[in-house]
Amino acid sequence: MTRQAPIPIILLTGFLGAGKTTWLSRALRHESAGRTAVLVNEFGEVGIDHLLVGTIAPDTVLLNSGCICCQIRGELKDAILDVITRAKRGEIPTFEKIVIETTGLADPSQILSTLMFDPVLHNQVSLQHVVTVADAQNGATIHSAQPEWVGQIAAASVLLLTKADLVSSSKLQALRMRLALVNPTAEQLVAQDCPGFRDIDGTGDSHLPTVNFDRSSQHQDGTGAQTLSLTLERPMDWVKFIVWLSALIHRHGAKLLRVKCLLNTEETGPVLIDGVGHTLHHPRHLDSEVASDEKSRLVFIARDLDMTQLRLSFEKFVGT
Ligand SMILES: Nc1nc2c(ncn2[C@@H]2O[C@H](COP(=O)(O)OP(=O)(O)OP(=O)(O)O)[C@@H](O)[C@H]2O)c(=O)[nH]1
Repeated sequence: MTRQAPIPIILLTGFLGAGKTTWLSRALRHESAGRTAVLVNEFGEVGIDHLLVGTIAPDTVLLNSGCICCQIRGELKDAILDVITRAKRGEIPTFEKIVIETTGLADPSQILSTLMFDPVLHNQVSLQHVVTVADAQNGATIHSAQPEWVGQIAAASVLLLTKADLVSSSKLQALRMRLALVNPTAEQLVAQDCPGFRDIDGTGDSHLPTVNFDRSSQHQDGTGAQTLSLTLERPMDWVKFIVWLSALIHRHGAKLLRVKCLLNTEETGPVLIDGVGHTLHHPRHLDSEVASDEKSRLVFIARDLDMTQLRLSFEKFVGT
């Protein structure tokens, strides 16, 4: 029997009322929607979003009240396995991807760790994108004051800016810059220009940093989130780096919101390291054409962590 390829998952997150359901409903109607299974997680006893989405995707599954990032992670796993099994049995139409819409208060890093490290799920699904919806009207003000916002922005491979129609271009630009400070690696797209999943897929290799980093820069966000970006001119020592990173995650994983590094190593060539919180994706070896120069680019996003100390420790252990 041939082994089936893992089903791609898109995790759709973003703060309360940012526009997740509105965009998802539109994307499901778009010609590029394909066959998509949708799992919706909402706070409160009465689910509403799944009804909105459910008119387009009739097999939408509403996860029980409670947040998938903390209370019902087991249920998320069961729901994913259940839709896969039902499709195999012919009880529901087959599908080619799964979208999980989180609550507006979810911590994506917890969900990612379930998706990636559960031994059963690991073989069945593969995370394709974390799409975080950022509200242009409230993002830089009300939402960014909430601790959940930073974790959601930091986890994104794609940032989808909603409500651009409600703000001036200067306000939109201010949000873009704010988002780039918190997560310089995510691609930013304006939701109204991105009607479907194809626009998300079309973000090229989402795993690659999309900005040019300064040689070394540190940014402090108003929420306490800080970003450290480093560029190293020469190939790095892979073993030293991995030992250092493992120690960092072990010691400070709870404060580390995001790690994204495109490393050029002497031993292995270009390698991508991508992590959210304690969850580190498997290192991915890249075609050397993807990273044609010898530079390594590293981005760390953290909260309540002394980034100067982090840089010093990196320099001391791994090298400058
Ligand atoms: N003008 C405008 N309104 C939008 C846009 N996106 C969403 N909205 C409105 O914002 C409100 C909240 O949108 P939802 O899609 O329900 O937001 P959500 O993130 O799913 O909300 P929760 O599930 O409660 O966290 C709705 O009234 C939408 O019509 C947009 O791009 N422009």
